[in-house]
Formats: sequence, C-alpha cells, structure tokens
Amino acid sequence: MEQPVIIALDFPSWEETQMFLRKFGKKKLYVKVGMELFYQEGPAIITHLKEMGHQIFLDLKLHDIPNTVKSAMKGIAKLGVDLVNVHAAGGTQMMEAAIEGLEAGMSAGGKRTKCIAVTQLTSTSEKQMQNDQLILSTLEQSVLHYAMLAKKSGLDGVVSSVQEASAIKNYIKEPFLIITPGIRLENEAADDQNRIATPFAARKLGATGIVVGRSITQQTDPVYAYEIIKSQWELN
Ligand SMILES: O=c1ccn([C@@H]2O[C@H](COP(=O)(O)O)[C@@H](O)[C@H]2O)c(=O)[nH]1
Repeated sequence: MEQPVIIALDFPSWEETQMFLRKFGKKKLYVKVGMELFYQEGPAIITHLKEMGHQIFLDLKLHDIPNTVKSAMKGIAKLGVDLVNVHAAGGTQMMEAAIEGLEAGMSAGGKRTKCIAVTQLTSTSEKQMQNDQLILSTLEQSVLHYAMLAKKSGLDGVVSSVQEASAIKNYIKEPFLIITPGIRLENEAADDQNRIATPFAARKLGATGIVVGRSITQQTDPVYAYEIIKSQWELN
C-alpha cells in the first residue's frame, strides 16, 4: 500500500483483535500493533497477522541507548514487519544504531524494514512541549528539527501531526514518509489527542499515510467507518 490508512489495533488481547478483524472478512489491511497488544501477546501476534496477509507497522517507539536500540532492532527485523519506529529525541546516534540493527537482522537478499521517527507526539500541545520538555521553540520548529535529524540518520520518515506535514514536505523535499496519527472525522471527540485533523486535510497537507484508531475500532460499524475514512483520504 503506497499511501495507507493504517488501523491502530489498540486491543488488550489476540481474541479481541480477532473479533475486530473478522468483521473485515478476507480484506487485506495495513494494521498497527502498539505497546498494548504487543506487550500482552508478544511476537506471536505478528505471526498471526502476517499469516492473515496484513501489512504491519510495529509501533514500539524505541528510545534507549544506541547499543540497546541496535540489538532490539536486530531482533525486530527478524519479525518481518513493514514499518517500525523510534523516538527522534533519542538522538542521531541512536537513530543510526536503529538502522544498523535493522540491517544486521534482515534476511539475506531481503529488504530492510522501514524505520520512522516520532517527532512530537500528537497528544502534545505547544504549551505542554515548552513546559514539560523545556523546548523553547515553536512546536513546528521542534518537529522540523527532529525530521531533519531523522533524515540525516538515514531513517525513512517521521511520525508527526497533520499540522506539521506540509512544512516537513517543504523542508525535506526528498521522498520521506510522513505518517500522521491524531485523525478524527468532523465533530468527533479529540480524546487525549491535542493535534487532530480529518483524513481529507491530512492528504491535502502532505501526509503520506494516516494512523486511525478509535475512529474505526470504537465504532458500532468499524468496516463502514474505515470505508468513510478511506474515501475521505482518497478524495484529494
Ligand atoms: O504521535 C503519535 C504517535 C503514535 N500514536 C498512536 O496512534 C494511535 C492513535 O489512536 P487514536 O485512537 O486514533 O487516537 C494510537 O495507537 C497511538 O499510540 C499517536 O496517537 N500519536
């Protein structure tokens, strides 16, 4: 999938995940496995999802010393997922180590798992960033700085909100993934997200993929919700 709608499988177990996925029949999806599901089910969840033919973003947001991240990524590479991530705040050495680990763990003749960096979480507002992280720039400047560090470190793209997507696109210019969570339809509750946008705005402003959780998973008809979101995303 070139410009995917990635469904965040934020469920506590494989049973609940299966119940959700069954609603989609044989449809091949791009799904995201985050901390909640992975910490309960472990690598077996990836095997199940791969057997079903889904593409997978393993969203574990690694952030540790370079050696630890390199070793962890070497193991993750063997899972055969399509996309993984780190926190850009871990720094350039850590991001370079992530790529080294993915290269070391890839199978002979295979291709390296794509890796993107979380810039500023979509739950963070500019004020929170300035107060909690003592970053005194604007939120956009911080995101652009992290995006440039990710590019320099050899990463394939970033996670940001839609609000920074066009600035990243103009700043980096070369092909670079801009994956944006914080997606909501008009009039939907933001929940714990601070920087939200519609699928339509995301595509228009330069996102290359969107991550959608509750706006699909918590709906009475998730398949219908997915189709509505996908059609908005594909409108531009
Ligand atoms: O900055 C970030 C990075 C990751 N996420 C993840 O995306 C989904 C969003 O879920 P919603 O229910 O659509 O809000 C969730 O799994 C987060 O862990 C993010 O929201 N923001």
